[in-house]
Amino acid sequence: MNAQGNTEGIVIAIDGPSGSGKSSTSRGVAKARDLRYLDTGAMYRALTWWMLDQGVDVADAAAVAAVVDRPELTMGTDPGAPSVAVDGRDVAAEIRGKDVTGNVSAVSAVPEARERLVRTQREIIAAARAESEGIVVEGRDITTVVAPDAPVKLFLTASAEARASRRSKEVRTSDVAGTQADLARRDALDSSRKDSPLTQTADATELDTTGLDLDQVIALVVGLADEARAAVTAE
Ligand SMILES: Nc1ncnc2c1ncn2[C@@H]1O[C@H](COP(=O)(O)OP(=O)(O)O)[C@@H](O)[C@H]1O
Ligand SMILES: Nc1ccn([C@H]2C[C@H](O)[C@@H](COP(=O)(O)OP(=O)(O)O)O2)c(=O)n1
Repeated sequence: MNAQGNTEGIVIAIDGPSGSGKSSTSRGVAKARDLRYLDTGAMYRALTWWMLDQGVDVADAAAVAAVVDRPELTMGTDPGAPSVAVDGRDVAAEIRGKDVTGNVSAVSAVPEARERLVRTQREIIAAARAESEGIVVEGRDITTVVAPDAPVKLFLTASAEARASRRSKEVRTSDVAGTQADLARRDALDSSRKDSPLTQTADATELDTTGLDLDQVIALVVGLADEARAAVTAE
């Protein structure tokens, strides 16, 4: 039982394309409501980092599938200081590098890689629900595969221009057109893979963040979370 006396914490599931604001919104909501936070993209990135570090040919799906269970991933779910470690090594910086970003879509298209990570994600969610007020989970298949029964399901969007401009500021490049092309390439791969592609379903609330600043988006999602929690408590 958690501190509010609820037997299980809430799950807030957030999907959307690159740069739509999933990570920053999720962290802001989790901080505002004392929830845990899970960045599933960081898990696909960490697995990709390990494959590259081991010299696995990530273009060879069978080679990736054969070793998916080997690395141990440890995800820290504090929204103020999320962490990611592979076999005990902190890889938070390495997983944001160009090599990982360029290869993560290939690894995340391998069904065995997804099975392994979805299993780990569900374990983290179950532990968070048992021990805390709940968890905000973000990625590409959270509303559809990982936590389809979550009481709050959101699909974040923003125009391609807004997403490229935000990401360019984040990585401090003036090449907005190049960044937009990179995002478009990854979105196309993530949306077209056979297994669990990024999909917007009718039961997820779409939130277009193009004209909204981060605080406005966080406030909207906190409102939805509060409504859902009130409904759960009233049951
Ligand atoms: N509503 C918003 N308005 C302006 N900038 C935003 C907004 N949401 C996110 N950002 C910024 O855009 C960048 C990408 O956001 P991020 O949360 O990493 O997106 P995602 O996790 O979907 O890839 C970050 O620098 C973040 O601060
Ligand atoms: N649940 C998820 C989360 C991420 N992925 C894949 C698809 C993405 O291109 C990569 C990296 O995800 P991440 O959320 O870090 O991507 P961003 O660059 O922040 O948009 O992982 C996935 O297939 N399923």
